[in-house]
Amino acid sequence: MDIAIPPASAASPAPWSPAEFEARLRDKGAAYHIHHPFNRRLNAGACTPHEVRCWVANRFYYQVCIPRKDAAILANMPDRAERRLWTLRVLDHDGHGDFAGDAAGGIEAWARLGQAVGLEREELWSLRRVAPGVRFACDAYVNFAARAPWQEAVCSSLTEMFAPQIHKDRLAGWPRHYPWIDPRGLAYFRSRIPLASRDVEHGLRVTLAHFTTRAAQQRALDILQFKLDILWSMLDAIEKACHEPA
Ligand SMILES: O=C(O)c1cc(C(=O)O)c2c(n1)C(=O)C(=O)c1cc(C(=O)O)[nH]c1-2
Repeated sequence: MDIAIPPASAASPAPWSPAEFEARLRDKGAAYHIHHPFNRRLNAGACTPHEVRCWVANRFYYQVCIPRKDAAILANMPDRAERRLWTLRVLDHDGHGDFAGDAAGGIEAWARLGQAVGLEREELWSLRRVAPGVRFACDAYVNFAARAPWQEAVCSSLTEMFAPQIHKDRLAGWPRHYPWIDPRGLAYFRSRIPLASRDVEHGLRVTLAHFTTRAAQQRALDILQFKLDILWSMLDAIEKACHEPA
C-alpha cells in the first residue's frame, strides 16, 4: 500500500460527489468475506464442530490485533477530539470498568465464545492454533495502520460497513445449525451490531472529508480493497488449516 496519491491536475477527472463516493465505497461489499466459501459454509450450518472451533481459535488473533491497531492509529492522531472518539474502539475490545458484562470487552466476549464452542481457555490464549496465513494477514493490518496517515488507517476500518450483516447471520442461524454451542457464547456478535454502526459513522465522516480529489477517492477504494483482501486471505488460510479429512 505504498502508492502515492498523484497531485490533482487540470486533466484529472472531477471528484465524485460525497454521495457517489460513499456509494462506491459501499459497492465494495461485493468482495466482503461474507461471500467467502468458508463463511458461506459456516453460516449455512455445514461446518463440523472441529471446523467451528478452529475458526474461533484462528479469528481470536484478529480480535487481539484490533485494539493494537487502534492504539497505533491513536498515536498518529494529532487531534484531541478524534482521539477521544477513537479511544472507545480500544476500550470496546480491551474492556473497561469492572470487567463484568459488556465492560469486560470484546476480547473477553470472544474468549466466552471459545468456551461455548468447547475450546480450553489456555488453548485459545496461547494462540498456538493460529495458522501462519492468519498471523500474516492480521499483522499486515496492524502494520498498515501504524505506518499510514491516520485518515488512511481510519478508511481501512470501513469494512465494518458490511459487518452487521455477518453478525446477524450468525445470530439467526447458529442456534439452529449448531445446537451444541451454548447460545450465551454468541453475545459478542450481538454486541458488535450497534458498535459497528457507530464506528462506521465516524469512519465515513473522516473518509469523505479527507479523500476529496478523484485520485484520493480512488486511493480510498484501493485501501478498502486491501482490507477486504486481508479478511479474505484470513478465511483462505482458515479454510486450509481447519479442513478435516473425511
Ligand atoms: O466477524 C466479522 O466478520 C468481523 C469483521 C470485521 C471487519 O469487517 O473488519 C470486524 C469485526 N468482525 C469485528 O468484530 C470488529 O470488532 C471489527 C473491528 C474492525 C476494524 O477494522 O477496526 N473490523 C471488525
